[in-house]
Amino acid sequence: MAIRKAMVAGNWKMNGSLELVKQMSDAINNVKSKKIDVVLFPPFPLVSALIASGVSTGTQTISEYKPGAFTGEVDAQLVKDLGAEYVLVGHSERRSIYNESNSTVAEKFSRAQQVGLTPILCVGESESEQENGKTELVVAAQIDAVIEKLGVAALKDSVIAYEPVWAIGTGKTASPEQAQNVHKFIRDKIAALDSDLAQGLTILYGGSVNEKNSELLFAQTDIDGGLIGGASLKADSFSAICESAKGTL
Ligand SMILES: O=C[C@H](O)COP(=O)(O)O
Repeated sequence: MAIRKAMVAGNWKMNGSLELVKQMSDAINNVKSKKIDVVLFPPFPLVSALIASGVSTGTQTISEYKPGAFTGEVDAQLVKDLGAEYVLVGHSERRSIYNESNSTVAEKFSRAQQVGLTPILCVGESESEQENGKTELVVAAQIDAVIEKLGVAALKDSVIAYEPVWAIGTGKTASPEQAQNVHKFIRDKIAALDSDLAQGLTILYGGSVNEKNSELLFAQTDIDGGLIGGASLKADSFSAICESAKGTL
């Protein structure tokens, strides 16, 4: 029997519209099943509309701070009060474009849990780090920043998303074996500290997932679903990816 439920998450990044909320909520309400959790991460202004349409929703980031004079930032408690359930922390675009360090990401992870949001901790290596054999080193440091701040138990109410930066938006998906190896590394690393927690931890793969490659990726032992970018903007593709997750866990 499966010990982890599959999850398919769609990150719209800085895309989307009220029309897309309508299309995607219709599509998701059709594929909904007890076998998978389907969650969308729209831009902030679309969060309420998506929640009202019955779709499980998260935000793409939150502030690490409590409410105050932080122009342009969004408080986690407000996100929670609106009815969102999840938040992405440490997406590679936040790390590279907005200079979010491992320690800032750990602060955001902590703030999310303080208000009852489930953080999805995004980790992954760049192309040059991968070429230089540093994948495990980089991913371990990204996870350790959270463990050092909050203890391993904090990972219990979270999800990890492994997204090799070289595979994001490039069409260059990691092979199922490549992705499985890193997912296994992550699970084994956490299992060394808490075996039960590691076995129950949902670990998603992200990076050019589409309806053609999702089934093989999701069939890997330690891949529990996907964090989908581009293909989460197309109702047909995203529905097909959700369907492919149903049979794999
Ligand atoms: O958050 C999603 C990832 O960045 C993957 O994006 P992608 O599916 O467009 O490669």
